[in-house]
Amino acid sequence: QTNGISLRDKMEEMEHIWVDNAGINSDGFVNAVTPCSNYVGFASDATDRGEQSSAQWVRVAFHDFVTGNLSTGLGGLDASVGFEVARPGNEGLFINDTLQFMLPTVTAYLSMSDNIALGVIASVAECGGTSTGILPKVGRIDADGAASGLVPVPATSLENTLAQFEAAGFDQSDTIALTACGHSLGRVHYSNNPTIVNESYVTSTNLDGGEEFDSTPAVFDSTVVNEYLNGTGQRGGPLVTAPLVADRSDLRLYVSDDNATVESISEESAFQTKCTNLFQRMIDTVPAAVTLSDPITPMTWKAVDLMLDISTAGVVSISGLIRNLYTTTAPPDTVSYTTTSSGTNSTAQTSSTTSGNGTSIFGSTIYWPFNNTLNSPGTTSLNFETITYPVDDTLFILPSQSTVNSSTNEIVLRAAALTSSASGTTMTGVFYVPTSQTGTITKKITNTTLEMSSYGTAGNYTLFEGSATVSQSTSIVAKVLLGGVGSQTVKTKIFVGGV
Ligand code: HEM
Repeated sequence: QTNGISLRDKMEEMEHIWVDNAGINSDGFVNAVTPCSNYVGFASDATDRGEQSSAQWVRVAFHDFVTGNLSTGLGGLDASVGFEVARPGNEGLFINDTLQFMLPTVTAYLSMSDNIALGVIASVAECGGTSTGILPKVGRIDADGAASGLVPVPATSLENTLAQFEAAGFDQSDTIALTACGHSLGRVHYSNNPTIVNESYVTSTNLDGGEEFDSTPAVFDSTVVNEYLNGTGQRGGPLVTAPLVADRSDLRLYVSDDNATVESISEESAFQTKCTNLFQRMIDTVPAAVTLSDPITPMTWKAVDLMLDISTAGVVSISGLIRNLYTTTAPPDTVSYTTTSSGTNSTAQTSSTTSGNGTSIFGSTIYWPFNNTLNSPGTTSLNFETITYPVDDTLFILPSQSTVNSSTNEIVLRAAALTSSASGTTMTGVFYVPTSQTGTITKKITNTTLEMSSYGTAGNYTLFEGSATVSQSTSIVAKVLLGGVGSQTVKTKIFVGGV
């Protein structure tokens, strides 16, 4: 953990955004690029612009990553691209469309740069490429400002282009292949590159005048390479065929090793293997200070929205939802679970019947609510199927007694702590709030701390309350600290009135 949030919580959040594609408990992230030709941008006349979110997302990741410098350890995938919108090469809608769409999923758990990385993975999966070959990881840290490196533009010389990629860790052959992989999707737009694309591409349903790189701009495949090698279809696209020789950057790259690299990826499976590998490397190129998590894979069983509560008599209970991700095996009507207290498992408890379903690239999801009292203090885990979650019943937030006022943005936070550890210490609440910053659409997570004061007792516990007005009421994570020791974190979305 680098920001007081557990690594497991971050990884499970990434898993959730990646796996819960539609239906209950979905943030709709992956659906934005479903189908691959979809556009979720914010420009007026959006559907007629000739834009494609999947292509934008892949290009944003590239422009973010390529300013990285391995020798200084700075840059790479760090969302610095948000500060670089006005630079040559960054014309058009793609950066701000992408960052704006991803803002709701930027939290203390998941940085904008983690979102950008997932955007590449989701795009490839929805555009017909691998859904299991490029693995999500978390832990990227967003930059505070623009990077010093440059983005190659069509007029950049071959030498300078190769030097820029080299600084980011990609050699000549990697550079050629990565560019062909990227240019399998999307278009060059007249609005951004009027010397490259003919104005005749601008029509009422293609307002930005997009000319595709290949005949299948919404399929991630080797068509771009084959049309280039065979002189068919789009013949490699506008950066091969541009009227001005200086604008033919893809052609210069492809011939720089006598087409050896493009020929090596002309066969579809070779293209997919190579691009999968290079995209993984691209999104995992991060500042030296960042440690990425292990790869995240879809979880068959998990719990979400876990929360503890306490009655006036001091009885502690645990509730939440259990999720099963399944393909063919029909899920059971209920799920049984236990809690562990002082090393001993409780008798098996039974969840309620299912409360909802969802769909996923990886199958179907189904959720069961559960709610039961705990042996407390002393309960240390929740267990079901093959999975265990840590439980801390000595210090915990009370989401069902905490409130969010989404019109005033005031959040009232209530928490409980064992009286034996609470006396003589102070409790502090922390809200991790996405906050606007100058120079980029990306929000920065800032901590609002609040003093908590005790307002009563319940059994073995002392109850605390505090409140703060924050700059927005969504995408907030909360925790409490008692004498320097932190509670488990929760999303304020599960508070009363939370959104
Ligand atoms: C020498 C290197 C490169 C140059 C000079 C270059 C240049 C360009 C240009 C001029 C466009 C058209 C933008 C517009 O008019 O909207 C474009 C589009 C695109 N590029 Fe590149 N590119 C390079 C490498 C890459 C790489 C390595 C990737 C990804 C790994 C990539 C991904 C894309 C994508 C997906 C689009 C389509 C965007 C859309 O449809 O909105 N490019 N590129």
